[in-house]
Amino acid sequence: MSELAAHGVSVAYGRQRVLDQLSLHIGAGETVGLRGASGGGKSTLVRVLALVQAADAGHVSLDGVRITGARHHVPAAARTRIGVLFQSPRGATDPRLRLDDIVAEPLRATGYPDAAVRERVSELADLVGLTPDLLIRRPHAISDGQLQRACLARALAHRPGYLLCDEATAMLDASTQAHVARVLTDYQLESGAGILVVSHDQPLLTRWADRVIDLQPQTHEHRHAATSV
Ligand SMILES: Nc1ncnc2c1ncn2[C@@H]1O[C@H](COP(=O)(O)OP(=O)(O)OP(=O)(O)O)[C@@H](O)[C@H]1O
Repeated sequence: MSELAAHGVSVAYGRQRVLDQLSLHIGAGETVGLRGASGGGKSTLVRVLALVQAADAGHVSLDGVRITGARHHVPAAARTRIGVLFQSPRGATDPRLRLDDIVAEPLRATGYPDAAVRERVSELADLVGLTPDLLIRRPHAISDGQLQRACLARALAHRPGYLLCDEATAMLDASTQAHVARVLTDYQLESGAGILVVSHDQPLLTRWADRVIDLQPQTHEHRHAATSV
């Protein structure tokens, strides 16, 4: 079974229940849209699926294998199978690093030798349209769109099977937005990756997603409602 899935995931911040027994899956090759009111827990769900935040209950599975939850240690290989792209590239990058080092981070973290890192960073830079003169700059010396391209390159570094895009194009100008979307769809066609697209932009979801899940804000009276529309 090729899918990234959340099973009965619940998350609360103090007394605020944000996700309550939420389940969803992203199949290989599929594009799933996720929308919902502000504060409904979309980013929380992305962080749980990206294995950067633990759920209070429920678990995440990858290709049919449970990888989080009580007594489960997330396998390092699972992290390289999931790429994530956040809305704000400035919040997701270290301002002290050059762009080439930002793109190289996941490769170095898994022990790639220096020569292989250089080769892969150069391939990725070509893919996302970053020129060598941009690669040696630090985040303060480039635009948000250029920095988001670097984040996209970093997300693709390990050729992930699943990509989670949390409002990833919302802050970008139309041409960078179109370019990022094209790189993602080309990558999906070539690799068969599954993609989760979190967005408030209904036309974008209509264009891009195979199906859309509506995440309703949590209230104390209602169990989480996630409806496919
Ligand atoms: N680390 C945290 N600590 C405390 N509260 C948090 C934390 N992260 C999120 N929240 C709260 O949880 C709720 C859901 O936040 P989340 O960012 O997951 O929703 P969202 O649907 O992505 O919202 P938006 O569409 O505005 O980005 C919000 O009320 C937010 O303030």
